[in-house]
Amino acid sequence: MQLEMPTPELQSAPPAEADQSSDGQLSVREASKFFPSLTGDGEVCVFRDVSLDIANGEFVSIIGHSGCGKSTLLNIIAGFDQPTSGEILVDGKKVLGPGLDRMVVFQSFALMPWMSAFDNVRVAVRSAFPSWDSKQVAQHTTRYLNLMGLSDIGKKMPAHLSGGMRQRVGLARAFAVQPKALLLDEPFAQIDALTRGSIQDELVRMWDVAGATVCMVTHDVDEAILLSDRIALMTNGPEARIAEIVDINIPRPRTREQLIESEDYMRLRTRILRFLIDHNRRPTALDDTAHAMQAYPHSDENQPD
Ligand SMILES: Nc1ncnc2c1ncn2[C@@H]1O[C@H](COP(=O)(O)OP(=O)(O)OP(=O)(O)O)[C@@H](O)[C@H]1O
Repeated sequence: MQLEMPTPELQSAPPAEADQSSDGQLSVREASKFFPSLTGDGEVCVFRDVSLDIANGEFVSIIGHSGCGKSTLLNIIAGFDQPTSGEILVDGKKVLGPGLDRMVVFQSFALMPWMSAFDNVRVAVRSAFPSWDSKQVAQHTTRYLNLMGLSDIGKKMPAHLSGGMRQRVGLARAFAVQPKALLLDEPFAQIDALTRGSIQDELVRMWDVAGATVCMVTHDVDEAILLSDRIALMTNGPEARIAEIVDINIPRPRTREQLIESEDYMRLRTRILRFLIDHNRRPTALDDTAHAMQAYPHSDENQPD
């Protein structure tokens, strides 16, 4: 979904080419992940032979039931963890660890609480562009805070910001580094529904300017359809896999108002919800128990003993 009109901040922004990421082809090649089993005997395969290619500038979401390994996969793409087998490539180069070419935005915001909003972004910009002087760093930081509608709150500490504002700072920080790939782990899960809509709009506007490849994990089917070019559907773990990749061929810019009138939207929504219902099941020893019971409150009704 995109805004029909550019904001004043965008109109006064420097030329877009200054912001374009050079490349950003992301490839997950036959990745499998095993963890030690909770019972201590052997290992459990969370997902097996997952392959996913995301083109430069593409927005791909991953949807699947709780515990299928979405965050684990995102962490592996980020380089925080390693696959047990298989590999991750960015522009054909194997990922060996975290890097500023892949910025992660977490649902828990992950801001440094002792720094102002401005400094949270500035520190990241300074790391990404070490040859810039402090004036350039400050200008770039201000520009990205403005793009997220944060021109007035730079001096505030994270504790004094709402969840929505904190996540705006998180997104400004991630985009300001101009990563090749932006990895979003349920970025709107802790934000109320009304605020979520406006931050999604800002995310799309920023994505238009920055041109980064995006991989987002979400549980929200509507959000995924609104934002994505394609949606990867994961089966349940253990041994989860990507069962289908759904093309979202709804023209951009998209608005929520248009989507709810669109037959394509209803068809895609039904298809994805049908997949999730068909793959619902009772929690297994793989799941974090409390989280799983929340996600599958009626699992006894859905599965035979
Ligand atoms: N470091 C770890 N050691 C052992 N098991 C782990 C570890 N990290 C994750 N797991 C397990 O791997 C499985 C997948 O977890 P993951 O968080 O990736 O799932 P998810 O699909 O993102 O779930 P959710 O949607 O609830 O966030 C879970 O059963 C989890 O308990």
